[in-house]
Amino acid sequence: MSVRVVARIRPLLKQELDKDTIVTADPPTSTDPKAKPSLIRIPNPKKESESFSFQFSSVYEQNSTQQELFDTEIAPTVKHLFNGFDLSIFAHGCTGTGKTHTMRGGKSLADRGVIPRLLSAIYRRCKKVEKDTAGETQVEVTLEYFEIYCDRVYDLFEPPEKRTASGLPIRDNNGKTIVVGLKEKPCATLKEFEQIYDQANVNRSTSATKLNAHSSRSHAILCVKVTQTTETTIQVSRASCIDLAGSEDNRRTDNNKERMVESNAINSSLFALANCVDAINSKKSRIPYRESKMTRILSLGQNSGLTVMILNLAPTRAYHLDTISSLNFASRTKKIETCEIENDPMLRNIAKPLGAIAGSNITRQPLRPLTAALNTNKPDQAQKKPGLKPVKAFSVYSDTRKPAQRAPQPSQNQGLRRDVNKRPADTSATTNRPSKMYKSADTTSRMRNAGVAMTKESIDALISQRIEEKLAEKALQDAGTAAPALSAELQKRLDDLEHRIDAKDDDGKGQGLQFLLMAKQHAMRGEESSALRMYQLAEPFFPGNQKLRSKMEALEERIRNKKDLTVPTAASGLHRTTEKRKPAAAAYQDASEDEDFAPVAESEAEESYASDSSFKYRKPARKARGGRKVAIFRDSDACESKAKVGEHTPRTSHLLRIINSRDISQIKALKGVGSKRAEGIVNCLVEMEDVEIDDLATLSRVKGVGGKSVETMRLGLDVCI
Ligand SMILES: Nc1ncnc2c1ncn2[C@@H]1O[C@H](COP(=O)(O)OP(=O)(O)OP(=O)(O)O)[C@@H](O)[C@H]1O
Repeated sequence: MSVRVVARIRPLLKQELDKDTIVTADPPTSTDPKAKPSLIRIPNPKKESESFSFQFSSVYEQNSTQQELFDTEIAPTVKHLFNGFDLSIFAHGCTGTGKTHTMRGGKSLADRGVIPRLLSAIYRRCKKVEKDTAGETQVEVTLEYFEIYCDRVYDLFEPPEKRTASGLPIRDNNGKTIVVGLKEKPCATLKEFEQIYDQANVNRSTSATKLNAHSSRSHAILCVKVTQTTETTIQVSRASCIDLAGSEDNRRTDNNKERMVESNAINSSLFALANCVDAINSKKSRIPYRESKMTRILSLGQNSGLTVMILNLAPTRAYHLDTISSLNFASRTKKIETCEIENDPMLRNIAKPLGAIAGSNITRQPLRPLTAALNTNKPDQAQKKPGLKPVKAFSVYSDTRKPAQRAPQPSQNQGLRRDVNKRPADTSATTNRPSKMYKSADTTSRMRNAGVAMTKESIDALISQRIEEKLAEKALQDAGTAAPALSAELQKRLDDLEHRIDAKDDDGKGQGLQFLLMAKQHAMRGEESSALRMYQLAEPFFPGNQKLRSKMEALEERIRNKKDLTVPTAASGLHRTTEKRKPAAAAYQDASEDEDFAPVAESEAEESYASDSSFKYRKPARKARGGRKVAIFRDSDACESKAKVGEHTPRTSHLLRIINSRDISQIKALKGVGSKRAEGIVNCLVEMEDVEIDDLATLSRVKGVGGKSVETMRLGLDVCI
């Protein structure tokens, strides 16, 4: 089975005319009075006498009520949420079609949308669970609410004044995307929810457009975390409610410049979403969800649980082409297959007999059958063969608390949520895995991965690493609450480093840089102890890095000095090494780096914030292929002596200049280099970061380039250059 897609046609608005209605639902074929239509018809815009039809799980017509939609589509999922399954509910459609009305709704009881009704159902069920278990199971509900506006993530629980220009960072954590720094609000009653939710919605970006007086300019994502705690277990599941911004045909909107910028961001993120859906449907190995923050956060291709998409449609001709495009998108989405995995309960006792986990008494948990069957599907067996990824759908991940990398999850469990551990309920794998007797959320997943081979030491190491990560995270969060504004220059540098981290996340090497980023953020806020802690966490990633060491020493000394209260804050000599090498940077290093947020001159940029780029990962040096000699080059002698670009022949210099430009269009124009190869070369150069290719020998060792091709490239260049 696939994602459940239902369509909802909104009623005509005051200014719309009856005769303009072109979207209709065919009556249901079943004689059951409760049966819903499932076929939508819309005329072919090119030939009115023809019509297109689109089949969905259900179609809600103009007169359908909020209650009807909720009772039929969402209410049945609530029990699955309490059984440990995650739930994602999307509203999709072009602007002004009723997404916000469907998700949020109006103030009156009858008008309440999916979200307040869902929360109401959740609280009712909480009471029932607590009553049925005679208080043995306690249920806690917490909320996270954020928006993605112009490709930036903002916490809706924070007032707009507290936003930073670049928004909250997002991180890839072992294949899933998390938002760092989100507030998680406990919310015990429906009344409390209404207050919090209404307040947060004031913070959402909305504006009047020609097509909608209250148009949402952002994608809003509400995550409801339900935690059920018994004396021995904790089970966490999440409901994610997503009110996407609507696509806009800017020929009709008359948007001003500001609205156009928003509109472009909305349209391009929705385009990215459509591309992801296409890629999933055509079973491509690469799903382009990195094309926008929205698709990254929705983590296409990583879902497990139940997914319901509500396609909102306007009935009138004014939306004709937009409606057809929405219908096409929804039809493709409904083909996405999801696998249904419930979140395992976690057992509460964690610390005691760790040895038992690693010991010989590890037993496999009995497999439990899948229970929910509303709209999800297990991938077929072929998809579980090694090398073939299961087809997956949507999910939302947002987490303030677990940015750290985890060991990879096996097979289906890849990309599972951060705070719960899921297991492939129907897997037939026979490997032992630790009993769930003693575990916490993360340590357990690592232990599982390590299987029986883990020793007590390695488990202890994992736990202490996890504690450190937690401390790091906590420190980051604490810092975030009282963060003073950063200068644009510094913010830009932070962003740059974030991008570098993102780029490195893919190969799992971004963690060290993440710690450096956090350290810098702390340092810039004057939180020296936290900064030091972050540097200490970063240190193992940059073994023997002198610069890092001296930064840490300087910080240690500052902290000591502050404690002693004997030495003035701008203690001289803290950065003696730096002073010697780069006197211009000294003032910033000493007095400003951690205390002030003054912009730093261009020449100093490297030394201050961006100086972290000097910390290079120790990659194994690329080996020359088979010790190949480069005698083939005319200026090989110069190569051997590492001559700089300017010291080569003009032809060689020109070639090296082109290569070092990292410009694909220039590189692919070289003789013997096609687009693919050029891309490969540039990728390799990007991996090498700032390293310049300054001789032909080095160039010949670049991936995808050999001695012969270097010569071909070189000779292919115009000699009169
Ligand atoms: N089912 C419905 N019943 C009554 N009114 C509706 C319904 N659906 C939408 N509307 C009305 O249509 C208008 C547009 O709806 P809404 O703001 O929810 O659209 P939207 O899809 O969220 O738009 P955008 O993407 O621009 O935010 C609102 O005035 C809303 O009250």
